[in-house]
Amino acid sequence: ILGGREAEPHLRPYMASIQVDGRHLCGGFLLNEWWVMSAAHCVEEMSPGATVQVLLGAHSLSQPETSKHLYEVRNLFPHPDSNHDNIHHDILLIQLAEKATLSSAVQPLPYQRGARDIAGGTLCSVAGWGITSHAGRKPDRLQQVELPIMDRTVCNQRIYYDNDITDKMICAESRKKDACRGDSGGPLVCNGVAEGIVTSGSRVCGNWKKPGIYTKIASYVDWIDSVLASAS
Ligand SMILES: CC(C)CC(=O)Nc1cccc(-c2cccc(CN)c2)c1
Repeated sequence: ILGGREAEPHLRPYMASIQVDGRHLCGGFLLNEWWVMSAAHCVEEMSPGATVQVLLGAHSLSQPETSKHLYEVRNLFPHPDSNHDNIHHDILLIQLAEKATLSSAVQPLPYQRGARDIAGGTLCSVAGWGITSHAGRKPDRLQQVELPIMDRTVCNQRIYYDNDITDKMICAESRKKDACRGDSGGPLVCNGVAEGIVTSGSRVCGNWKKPGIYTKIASYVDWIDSVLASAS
């Protein structure tokens, strides 16, 4: 997170750290006791033998906290149309190997099911353990930042993304305040509801000419319901 600040500990009890071989790689968020949502790109680049785990209830990645619990993963469901070469359908469902124990520090976050676009200018927030400087400084404790939504028509202008933003994506302003490497997969939260998922998009951070791109969760409700219903 660039331009943000340390979050209030455990005030975002839905936040997950997606870890590969014991190292934070991406953000994510708890949907219910069995499922976590993140971005497909986060697990694409994984070597086959790598171990994916999900850390819940954390504020600090390194310090012991009674609320922290590292969960094994039963299965990964990247969207079937997601791929390494573009940011379309950048959504991932993670099935935990055991039921998450809920607490004041571990709680699910509702996600938007209605298709209507969120209004430009709406102030939303993003949190994560992604880098906090262009030098690549990695925070130990959860960071957060507030970002205004950018209307898709504006975001598709030539000076920004020149019609690359589909109706399955949401844009948010990125002037100084932005998500960055390691924040992918975290939720864009507006009025207490997850509207989007952080994608790496242009892989640029904090540049106003490259607004943040977020997967529009409401566009994938049917797929989400089918995966959650199908899996054991
Ligand atoms: C998908 C991961 C395994 C690799 C990765 O995340 N790379 C990477 C590199 C530079 C910027 C970003 C990035 C993330 C989130 C938002 C944005 C855009 N503000 C950029 C992301």
